[in-house]
Amino acid sequence: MLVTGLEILKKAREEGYGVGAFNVNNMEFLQAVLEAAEEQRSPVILALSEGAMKYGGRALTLMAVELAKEARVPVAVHLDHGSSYESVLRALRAGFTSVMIDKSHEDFETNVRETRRVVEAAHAVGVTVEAELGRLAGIEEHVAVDEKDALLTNPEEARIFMERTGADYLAVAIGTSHGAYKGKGRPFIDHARLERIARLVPAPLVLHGASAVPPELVERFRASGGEIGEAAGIHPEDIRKAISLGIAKINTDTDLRLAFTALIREALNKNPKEFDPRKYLGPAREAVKEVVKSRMELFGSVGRA
Ligand SMILES: O=C(COP(=O)(O)O)NO
Ligand SMILES: [Ca+2]
Ligand code: NA
Ligand SMILES: [Zn+2]
Repeated sequence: MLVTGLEILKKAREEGYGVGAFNVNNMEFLQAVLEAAEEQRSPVILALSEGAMKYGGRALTLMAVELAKEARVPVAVHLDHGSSYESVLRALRAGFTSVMIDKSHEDFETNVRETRRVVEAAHAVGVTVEAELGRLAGIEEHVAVDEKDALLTNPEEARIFMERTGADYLAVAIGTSHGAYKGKGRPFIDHARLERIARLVPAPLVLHGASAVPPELVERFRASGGEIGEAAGIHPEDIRKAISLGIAKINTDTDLRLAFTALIREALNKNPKEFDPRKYLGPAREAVKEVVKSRMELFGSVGRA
């Protein structure tokens, strides 16, 4: 069933598990994520970025909202990294039940003002809001505290930010970053900082840049002919610990992309004569579904629907 993001995330934070927000750009990703959620009896968040909405248009947004309504588990349809008030309005008009306004690159007062404006519009139509404070950046552990404070989320600021904006959940910067190159080896995650934020912010917390970029998947991508450098993702233990400290929404995009692309390359390499898209998009869809199912096991959302 189609529900708001807060409905899913409030329960997750209270009961100490995480829910995946999986970025989808096409039919196969949508089907993979929803089938995984139903098989795992897990709530799930379908995340569409502005780029996804541009790429997929009404075909994608209609599919996402209608399939969410028909799903046998709770599903929220979420605008990922909304960059403007107008973009949020387009998502609201498309029937989304969760929207992110990402003004974390602006100064504090601008972020508060713009987020507040989106909260008013979204709440007026029963949709819940994700905001962001802090700059996603891989941070070496030994980086000076004031430099970390300039980039990562400041706990006291977070409390004031949530009180002044009325946002429903908060994306925090604690050392993760988007994409396949999150740091050298095991990225440093500032759990102490997360603990302080969680004590001051009772709302569900969101972790961006949370893909694992697992070595076996990177290897498979390379072996199929893909080119990728020194890739590194977030260690499963750091995900589990972050969830135990208050992270309720975990954004995963890169892992799905790597799996989908590796399987397509493999299928095309294996049978150069093949030109039926279903023969290479189908196995790729299955691979994405398996990644999503294993992420749900790591997050603890299996059986929570
Ligand atoms: O934060 C993400 C995805 O992060 P990854 O690149 O780690 O999958 N989407 O908003
Ligand atoms: Ca941001
Ligand atoms: Na988001
Ligand atoms: Zn993100």
